Amino acid sequence: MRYQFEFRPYRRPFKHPLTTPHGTWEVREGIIVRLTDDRGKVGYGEIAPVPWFGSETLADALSFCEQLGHEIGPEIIFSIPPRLTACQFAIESAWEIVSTQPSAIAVQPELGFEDVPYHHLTYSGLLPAGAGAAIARQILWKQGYRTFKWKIGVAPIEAELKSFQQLVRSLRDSFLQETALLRLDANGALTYDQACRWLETCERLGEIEHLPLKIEFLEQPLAVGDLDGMLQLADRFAIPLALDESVAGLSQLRQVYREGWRGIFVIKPCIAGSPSELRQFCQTQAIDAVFSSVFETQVGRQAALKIAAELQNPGDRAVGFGITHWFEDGEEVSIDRLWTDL
Ligand SMILES: O=C(O)CCC(=O)C1=CC=C[C@@H](O)[C@@H]1C(=O)O
Ligand SMILES: [Mg+2]
Repeated sequence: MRYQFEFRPYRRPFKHPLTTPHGTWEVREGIIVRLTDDRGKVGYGEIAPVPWFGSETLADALSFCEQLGHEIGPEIIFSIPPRLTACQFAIESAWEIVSTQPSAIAVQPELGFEDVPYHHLTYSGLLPAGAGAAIARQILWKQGYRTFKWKIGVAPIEAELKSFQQLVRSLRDSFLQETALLRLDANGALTYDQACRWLETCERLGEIEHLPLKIEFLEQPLAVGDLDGMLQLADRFAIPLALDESVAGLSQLRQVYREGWRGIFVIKPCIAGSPSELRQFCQTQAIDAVFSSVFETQVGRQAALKIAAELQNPGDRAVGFGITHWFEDGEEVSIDRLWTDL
């Protein structure tokens, strides 16, 4: 079977720039790809690189798309170089749609963010780094979020621990009837001692009466190269740890699993690589996985949530796809409209 291959780059500013230890991320750039078969059936995919997580760059992806030409077949789709993880995910996802779409001329279902057919998933909302977290948590709580992610390792630790105390006080004084789950994400920016300081602080929360807060996990406390340090932290503290940057691509995921990591794995499907290989790994190894966005558009989001819904582990952890940092132009358009507007 041969497919017409088309691709269109996009760039969309975030509503709220994302402050991380990697820097401030203001614009999401990516590529929407489209496969069309000889009966006119269509499948879209999204290349959403995050180079500082180890994926290819946008320029790499564009060069790859340009050299593919106007027609490709499965022999190309299933032999995309493993270093091009965002391209692998996007083009194979598009193939999954176009090759399995039931009707003759079918486009992807027009789904908005809230009505993706994976309503059983719960979502995590991203809090702004720093002191704004306590207020933002109240706003997101009203929107229905009960799981929150807060980036740390961005400001000096004393300032962040102070903001953390404000967040804890705000939760304590709210007399909430439900418990908030909080994920701390350091993006690898802490030293071993700073990670111990954060974990000791989190473990002391249990001593506060009636506190409706549970630290779900500390994400990527140390740099990617320090797996031994994170294995030591996992042995030493009860607060669960999650790896993100360390397991961003499928090859890293397999390697870190082989090296003994049995904590939480944050999986960003859009930059993990081949969706079929990702499914195969998660279904054979039964890992504790949290699925996470790379702030893609609804094209990549739908493909990623499809996998999250299939693989969501019994822990039913919220997926990191809260639409808190979405794009400037607010309302999402249909996928077909997104394509024609590019
Ligand atoms: O996982 C989530 O809750 C949202 C996505 C998210 O936090 C991230 C997406 C992409 C890059 C990073 O800045 C960040 C992360 O580190 O997980
Ligand atoms: Mg992370």
